[in-house]
Amino acid sequence: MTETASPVAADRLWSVDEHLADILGRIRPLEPIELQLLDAQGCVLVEDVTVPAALPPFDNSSMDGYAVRAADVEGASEEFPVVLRVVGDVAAGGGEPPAVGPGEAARIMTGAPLPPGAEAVVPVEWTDGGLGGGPATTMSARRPDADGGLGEVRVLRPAAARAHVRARGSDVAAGDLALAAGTVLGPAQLGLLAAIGRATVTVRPRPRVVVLSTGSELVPPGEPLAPGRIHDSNSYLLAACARSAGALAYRVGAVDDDPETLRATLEDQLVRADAVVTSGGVSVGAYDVVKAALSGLSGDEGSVAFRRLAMQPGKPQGFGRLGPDRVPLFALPGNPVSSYVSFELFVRPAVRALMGLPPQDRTVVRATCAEAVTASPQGRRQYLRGRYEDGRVTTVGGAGSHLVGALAHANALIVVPEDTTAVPAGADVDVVLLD
Ligand SMILES: Nc1nc2c(c(=O)[nH]1)N[C@H]1C(S)=C(S)[C@@H](COP(=O)(O)OP(=O)(O)OC[C@H]3O[C@@H](n4cnc5c(N)ncnc54)[C@H](O)[C@@H]3O)O[C@H]1N2
Ligand code: MOO
Repeated sequence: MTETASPVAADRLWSVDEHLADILGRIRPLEPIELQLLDAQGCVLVEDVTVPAALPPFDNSSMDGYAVRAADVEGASEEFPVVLRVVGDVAAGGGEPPAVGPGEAARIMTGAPLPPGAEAVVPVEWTDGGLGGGPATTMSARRPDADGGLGEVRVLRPAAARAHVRARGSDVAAGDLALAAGTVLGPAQLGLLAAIGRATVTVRPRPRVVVLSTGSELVPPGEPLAPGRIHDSNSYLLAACARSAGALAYRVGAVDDDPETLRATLEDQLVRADAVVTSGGVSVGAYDVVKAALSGLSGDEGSVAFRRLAMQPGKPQGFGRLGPDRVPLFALPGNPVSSYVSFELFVRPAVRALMGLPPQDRTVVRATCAEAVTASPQGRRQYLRGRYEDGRVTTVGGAGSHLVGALAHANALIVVPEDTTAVPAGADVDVVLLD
């Protein structure tokens, strides 16, 4: 399918769903790469990972206490404690553990291997801790007596064989499927990979998204405004959107309304981009720089289609692919709310598709609209900013696509369908829940 539509087709209104389908139809998931574990957080695993060796790798204690023979402590009670000779310490990660013979015990710490001869662990609280008094609360530091012995311990309760022992392989066994290809790697999955000894994994990476705003009126935040100038908010807004969608965002400062400068900037940026997002310059003004720079590309330059969508805000949009590698480019409208809503509807799903994730992740709920919505444009799907709580939604600010103040207080988008021009107070509406 060519992206250069016929004059008649180019002029028609595209529905939101058609535009999204066109985008997703041209997005291919990124090639998998091998990443260090923490760099793979949030990414989709592309390999089945099997367990190389059992976890735990050896029988070990689940308590700080004494490793004993079960028969020795069978009749132990506070009234009639069993006295055992302490033969040594077994610490997690320690060296050769002492063997435990009849009438003997070894002090053992949580996670330490069960020493030869021992069958169970008596928690320190079930003993006198070697101090000769009542039940101990902690393991005391090791104190050899005058002739170098480690003294005795009084056991106050019995422990059956295997009590407080975590068996080798009781977590995962060698050859088990640890994680299947397609798993999204969250903290618990990364923890498991580390536990089985994996330092790297093969995943689809986070896309690198270059965000670039256009407009000669734009001044970076932190700098004073001359007459007619405004601060560049979109590059921050969209870079933050890109991150929240899962991408690595590279924010490029605002580019002037000069097509040559924009083309040169894009060419420079393409080497580090898996996708490009621009804001502004896509409507019908005399200085609509993105349209001017990217309409009529050919061959290796790629191609970008500019179209009008049946939505509000976000009517003018461009989408295409740039350069020989066909890097997806989203040319979003410059009005801040328009660029935000456009990202949410079109770029967020595309970022997820690049990562190999299901494109849609937002929850859509039915909610009671607390007040009437009037004058929604006929034939255009309207996305009003709203505040959602407990099944009710109220509008925040009006429909104007310059209202960044209201946007910052919204947590939802209220969807007014194409054929609906008014919603009475108390009616149910679809609501897209945002971050
Ligand atoms: N005659 C017509 N005029 C307009 C139409 C139309 O159909 N016919 N469509 C309107 C709609 S809808 C939109 S949306 C905007 C889109 O315009 P552009 O994408 O060309 O955006 P700009 O003109 O560059 O800017 C629009 C507005 O947003 C401000 N802006 C732009 N970039 C930033 C930024 N990085 N940070 C903050 N604010 C930004 C800019 O100053 C303008 O106020 O066109 C309508 N016009
Ligand atoms: O469609 Mo524009 O994006 O309404 O302001």
